[in-house]
Amino acid sequence: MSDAPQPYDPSTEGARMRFEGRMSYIDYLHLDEVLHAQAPLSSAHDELLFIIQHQTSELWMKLAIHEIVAARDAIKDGRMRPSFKMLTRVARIFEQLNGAWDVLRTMTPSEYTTFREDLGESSGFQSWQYRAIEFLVGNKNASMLQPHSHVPEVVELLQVHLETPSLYDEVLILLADHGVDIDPSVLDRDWTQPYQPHESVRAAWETIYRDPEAHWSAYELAEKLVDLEDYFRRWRFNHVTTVERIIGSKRGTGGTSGTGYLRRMLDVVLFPELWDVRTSL
Ligand code: HEM
Ligand SMILES: N[C@@H](CC(=O)c1ccccc1NC=O)C(=O)O
Repeated sequence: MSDAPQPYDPSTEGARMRFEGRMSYIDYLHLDEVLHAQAPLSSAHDELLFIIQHQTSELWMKLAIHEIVAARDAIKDGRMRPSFKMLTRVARIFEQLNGAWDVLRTMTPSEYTTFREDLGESSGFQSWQYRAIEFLVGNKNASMLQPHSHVPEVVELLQVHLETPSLYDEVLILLADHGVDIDPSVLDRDWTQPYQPHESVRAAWETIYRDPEAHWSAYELAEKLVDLEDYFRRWRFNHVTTVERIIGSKRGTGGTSGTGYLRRMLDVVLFPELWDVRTSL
């Protein structure tokens, strides 16, 4: 017998070591499905990175949708505090998605071109969860339903998000319910259209930012929204920079101009008056 210390046996402190007939970690998380869902089409070493990067992003997007919808419901019911918690989580999810670009950035153009052709015309442009997030935070665009016309359930789901007031719409309705003077045209509009900035909203935020003590909840909510948009903008910027680094100015597999299209999306402003108000403070 050697005198070397034996590896520690956690069963001595009660760790369960057998799972016949019991729910295990693998069962609860359905890991058999998750870990068998990677099916590279090429023999390229980097395709697994590409697939996992997108699949994990889609999982985080699923959680982001869950949180944004719940935050919007809470705001609709006047439950501000729970909404803060959820909006903070959404910003952290975007931070997580932003960090993930550092992994993908390790893929060079030479590596990507070894399997890019295998992607056909598929593209992140067809991510319905991404489109749902855009609609939830107010970047409405009915044309974006079209790439999903081959999946009626997805069109139906996106149509609901298109027609429902966005997170920002509900925030403005809540402010008005609390006696803040907001123009009625902002509070009852065609929700399928992108939000148009209104002077009454800028003035309302100015009142709030000039005296935070008097309007603490609205002030805190405003900062949560700015945070969310800040992280969302970083995601867009990381995307376009990574894309330029990997494919230069090639057209996208989704058919757009590529970086030209993505750069245009950098101009999207979700909560315009919250940015405008900074100038007048
Ligand atoms: C090699 C890495 C990547 C390249 C070269 C790339 C390239 C592109 C391009 C060129 C577009 C424009 C649409 C098109 O014509 O295809 C696009 C859109 C998009 N990509 Fe990526 N992408 C990459 C990684 C990712 C990752 C990791 C995600 C995360 C899910 C993602 C999500 C999206 C989304 C959601 C859009 C639609 C954006 C919008 O409509 O505003 N992409 N991508
Ligand atoms: N649009 C990319 C392809 C691409 O990135 C992609 C392809 C399939 C699944 C997800 C993708 N990611 C983001 O657009 C390209 O033009 O190379």
